[in-house]
Amino acid sequence: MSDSCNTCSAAGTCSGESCPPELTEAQKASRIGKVVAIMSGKGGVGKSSVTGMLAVSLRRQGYKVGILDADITGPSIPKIFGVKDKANVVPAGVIPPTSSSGIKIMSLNLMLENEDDPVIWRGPIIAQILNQFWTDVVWGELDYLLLDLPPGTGDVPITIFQSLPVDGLVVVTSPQQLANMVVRKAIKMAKKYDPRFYGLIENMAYVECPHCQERMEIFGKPQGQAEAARSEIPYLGELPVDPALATLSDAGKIEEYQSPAFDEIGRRLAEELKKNVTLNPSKLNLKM
Ligand SMILES: Nc1ncnc2c1ncn2[C@@H]1O[C@H](COP(=O)(O)OP(=O)(O)OP(=O)(O)O)[C@@H](O)[C@H]1O
Repeated sequence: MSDSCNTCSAAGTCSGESCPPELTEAQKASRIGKVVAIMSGKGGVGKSSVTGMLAVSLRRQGYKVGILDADITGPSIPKIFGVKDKANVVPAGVIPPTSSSGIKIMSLNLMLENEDDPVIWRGPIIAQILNQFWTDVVWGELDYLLLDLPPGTGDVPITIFQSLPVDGLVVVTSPQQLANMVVRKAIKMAKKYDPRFYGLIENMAYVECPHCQERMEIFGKPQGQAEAARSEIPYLGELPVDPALATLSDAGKIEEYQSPAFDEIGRRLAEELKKNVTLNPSKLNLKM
């Protein structure tokens, strides 16, 4: 029995085993609507860029948004948002810095002395850090917290599916056959944890000629829509290879990127996020 059992209304009738863990100060100060993990099967398909753009799009639609950079060993979220302020540690927990449009960002890079210091930790330590990002970060009030997962089906995605209250997933893929084959593995792995899939996005689906606007499918025919149908996931849309996105991301100005294709994807995602508002009681510790 913990001390909190003395004041619990169920005291005397429960075994004490089913008690949810006591809330930390940071959790008491945080109210998060939905937690959305962004995953890909393969590295380099543009998952972090898409995570950043989804956050930007939801913010432009008026939602309060945060991003947790769960790609602990290869973090890129602070860089593409140009966030250089360190996370602030206060007695209640860690205060995440805010981007220029008001997106709260937490990444291990914001706690390292130098942003290019490598993280040379094994899986269990990384899992512990991720749990602390959940329990010790003062997120405040958010409609959506996006988790930028590392690629693949390794330790970190498994830890997150098992220990964080993820409401659903967005899958990012690209047209290469291999990427699709690998993303199918990731989808099958994620399905074991019975999440909701908010949608699939196909990045780098084509290049548009800047002179004649001809569409060139340089990585082969896009397969995202067919893959989404096969995996029974809502199809959110496709994005071109756009040098402006890469240039603005490198300059830390992803919030300045404008793309009608992305606006449409962001609008569809917001529609999917609004569906299915039933709360899972096991996740109530941080819910509105
Ligand atoms: N649609 C796009 N058009 C042009 N460049 C893009 C596009 N999407 C991503 N990129 C660029 O491709 C590179 C890889 O993107 P990103 O870091 O988002 O991939 P990732 O899948 O998150 O990689 P990782 O394997 O590290 O998780 C970056 O330089 C990014 O700016």
